[in-house]
Amino acid sequence: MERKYIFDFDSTLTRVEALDVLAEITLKDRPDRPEIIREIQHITNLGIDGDISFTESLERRIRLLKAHRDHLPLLIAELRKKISRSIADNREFFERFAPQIYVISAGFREFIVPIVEEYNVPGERVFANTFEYDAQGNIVGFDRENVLARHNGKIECLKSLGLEGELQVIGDGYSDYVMREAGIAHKFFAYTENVHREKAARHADHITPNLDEFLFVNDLPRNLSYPKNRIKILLLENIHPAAFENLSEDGFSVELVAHSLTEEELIEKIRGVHVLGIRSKTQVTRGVLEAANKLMVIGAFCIGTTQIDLNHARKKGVVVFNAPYSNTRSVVELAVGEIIMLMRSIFPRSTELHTGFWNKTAANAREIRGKNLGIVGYGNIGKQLSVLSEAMGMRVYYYDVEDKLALGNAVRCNTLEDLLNVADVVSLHVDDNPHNRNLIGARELRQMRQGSYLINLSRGFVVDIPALKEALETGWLAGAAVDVYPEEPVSNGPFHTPLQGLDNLILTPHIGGSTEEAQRDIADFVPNKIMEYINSGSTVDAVNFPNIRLPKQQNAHRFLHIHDNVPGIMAHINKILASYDMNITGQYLSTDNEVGYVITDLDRDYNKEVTRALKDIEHTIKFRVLY
Ligand SMILES: NC(=O)C1=CN([C@@H]2O[C@H](COP(=O)(O)OP(=O)(O)OC[C@H]3O[C@@H](n4cnc5c(N)ncnc54)[C@H](O)[C@@H]3O)[C@@H](O)[C@H]2O)C=CC1
Ligand SMILES: O=C(O)CCC(=O)C(=O)O
Repeated sequence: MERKYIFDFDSTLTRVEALDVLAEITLKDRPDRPEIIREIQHITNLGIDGDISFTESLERRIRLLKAHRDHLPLLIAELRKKISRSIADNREFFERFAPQIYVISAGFREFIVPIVEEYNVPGERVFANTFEYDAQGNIVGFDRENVLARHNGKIECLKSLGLEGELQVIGDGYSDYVMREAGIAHKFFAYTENVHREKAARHADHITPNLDEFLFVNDLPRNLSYPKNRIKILLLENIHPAAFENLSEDGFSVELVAHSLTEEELIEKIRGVHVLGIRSKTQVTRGVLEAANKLMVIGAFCIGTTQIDLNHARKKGVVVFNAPYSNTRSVVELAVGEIIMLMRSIFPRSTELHTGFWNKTAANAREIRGKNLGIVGYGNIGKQLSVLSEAMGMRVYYYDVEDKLALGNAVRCNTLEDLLNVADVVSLHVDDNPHNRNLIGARELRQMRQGSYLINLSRGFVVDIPALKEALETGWLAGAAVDVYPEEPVSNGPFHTPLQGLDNLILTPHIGGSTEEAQRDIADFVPNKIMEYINSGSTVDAVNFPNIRLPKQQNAHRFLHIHDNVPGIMAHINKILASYDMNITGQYLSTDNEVGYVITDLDRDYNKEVTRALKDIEHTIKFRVLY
């Protein structure tokens, strides 16, 4: 016996309650509109949760609505724009299963039928109320004979249909659940994509955050092979809440942790996690990656990525993205501020005044104009700093291991020593490559001018801390600013560095990139990369993976295959696809020395065995059916 699917309309097929939208339209010019809409929503909820009789809820709302027949086309146009996202994405299900789909709603046929007909559900399988009008076309009531205008009317309605087979009800409210409770329907799926109603969820056989989940549990054809709500995302280190919003809005299950985790804690926590988001502190070691049985992607919500074992991640088929530009400007502005603060000895003056000592003096206070700034590492940050400091009158020198174009009047130095010899202020902006450990040690500090300043906003290990301490204590350096440390704590709290207490030394807790603007931008940038990878397979800008960008396909299936880059794999993949008679509509391959990544688009339904055969190919690292 065929299964039947009984859908609710408001807040299930659509993201909204239609009468609330009608109220927005009819009350457009009323000054008391917000209060009336609030009142209507309140009455709607009382009815949905079963706290007042449904008839009463309808009567009270229609009285407040003051709607006219002419408002209905406007309402239908609005509702068309407000179809639930996963419903719209799974149009194919409605097209193919139309004869088994019914809509039973306490809403009104006048607006439900035009909407669901577009999804192949004909008017005769829509059961809902109808409006009553006066001679001028004003909506003044509803057909009271209709069972759906009554409390628990859906039970009566479904009973009267005498449907055979397993009856599954999909809805967001109490009135949907009672069909199951009354024994008329076999299963109730609480649909929470638009609204999570406690009462409905409590009584559900299954809570379904979207239609993908419903189709997945019933093994029905669907837009996504694996529902997004089943994809677990773990965001550590106080990542901006907008990242949580972006990812949850796209349907993922996201957990936020305010601090970093130690390796042991992360090994414990990473099982079952599909996406990990970190900043600079969390070490994603080989051990963590080995424990990560589901991990597909890591988002570094920062620039640096050496905290991640990138190579091992690649070998495990785990794609890593970062945010290469989002906090660049923030670091540069802090560097500019620190150059000025150091050269004017502002921190010592401020500390003295805090302790009650007035010391108005020009000693050790200089303008930055005309002074030499030496930038080590002329990358994104180094170049921005070059432009801004030159605009403030500094003479810029830079040194980079790569051949970099000089911006403005900046002068390239051939060696680090040349730069250290000439600069009044040295600012470090090298990348987090481990080869940069102790790039600035005792010898390099000696190569700096006596009375010059050092700024380190790159990585803690780049500077030899005992050597820096000595250079400051002996007065060889006139001051320094340090934002990063060889060892940083996993969360806010006590911290010790040998540098504490030194004069004209600005210490900051790795906040170079910690501005509202930077964190907000990162919270958009990295989730977008993560979503593009999960939703379409795109690896553009991945830091450890062959890059492929390709558009999402309609009416196609997409297989992602990650494998060791050894000869013969592509031939093997295509032989298997041919043996299952599958038609390839597009295929995209990108490789590096070790890993190959191929995306294959196919234009027809596939035998599930093909996926097993592809997974079983020797040297397969990961295989995923996207849709
Ligand atoms: N304090 C903070 O909150 C932040 C710190 N950072 C740090 O700043 C670093 C730089 O960031 P970007 O400019 O975006 O990186 P980038 O990769 O654009 O530039 C780094 C430059 O350093 C050069 N370089 C590497 N080693 C060198 C060496 N030994 N000598 C001379 N040049 C060398 C590279 O060739 C490259 O041009 C990041 O890697 C990160 O470690 C970044 C953002 C925030
Ligand atoms: O703000 C952070 O968490 C890290 C900033 C940083 O060092 C980076 O972006 O590389």
